Amino acid sequence: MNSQFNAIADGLAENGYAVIDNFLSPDEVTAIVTLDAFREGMAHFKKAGIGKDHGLQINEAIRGDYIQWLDKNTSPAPVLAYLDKLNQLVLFLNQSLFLSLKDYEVHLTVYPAGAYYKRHLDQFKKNDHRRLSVICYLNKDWTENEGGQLRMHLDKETLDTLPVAGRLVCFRSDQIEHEVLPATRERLSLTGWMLDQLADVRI
Ligand SMILES: O=C(O)CCC(=O)C(=O)O
Ligand SMILES: [Fe+2]
Repeated sequence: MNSQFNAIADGLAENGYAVIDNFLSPDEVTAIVTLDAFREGMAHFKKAGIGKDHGLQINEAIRGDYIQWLDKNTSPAPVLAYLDKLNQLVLFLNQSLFLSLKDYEVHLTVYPAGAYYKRHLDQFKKNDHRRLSVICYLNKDWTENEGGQLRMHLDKETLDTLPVAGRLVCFRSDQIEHEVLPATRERLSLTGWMLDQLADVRI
């Protein structure tokens, strides 16, 4: 694990982003995607439609994903294991890159087939405390012709990354514009941010 953390720190320092495979093992991914809470939650999101009360935010013109914020106290064990790993990564990055990250926040994300998220920067407001974006994908047997790439717009090129199970992408929220291309199948992920202040309480 330490070599993965090192690779993330190196990538962030040198390029502003890092892509790491097997951040979660196949078993860890299976444990998360087969959780009742996850499967039921997804059905619930779709039925509930737009509504803040259910932790769901949709703006179809820009993004077509469905989200559920994760609670660090009450999430099921496989999710807590992932959150704990992120917490360790926060501590590691603070030490190795001299950052002062204070907290992190994560939501489960579902992009139904055909959904996308147009080009954007995650830190778009002045008072935004998102410093690093960190996304882990949960899609087994994903192939290139299924689409769903994360497209990062770098200085001189664009970089497409497939959302394959266990892969982690981490990048500077204030610097790297990115978008999610539409896919031909449902696309699952854990989307999070490392913050320079404590996270709001979200339901
Ligand atoms: O799922 C991804 O690859 C990126 C998601 C994203 O850009 C976001 O939620 O801000
Ligand atoms: Fe984003």
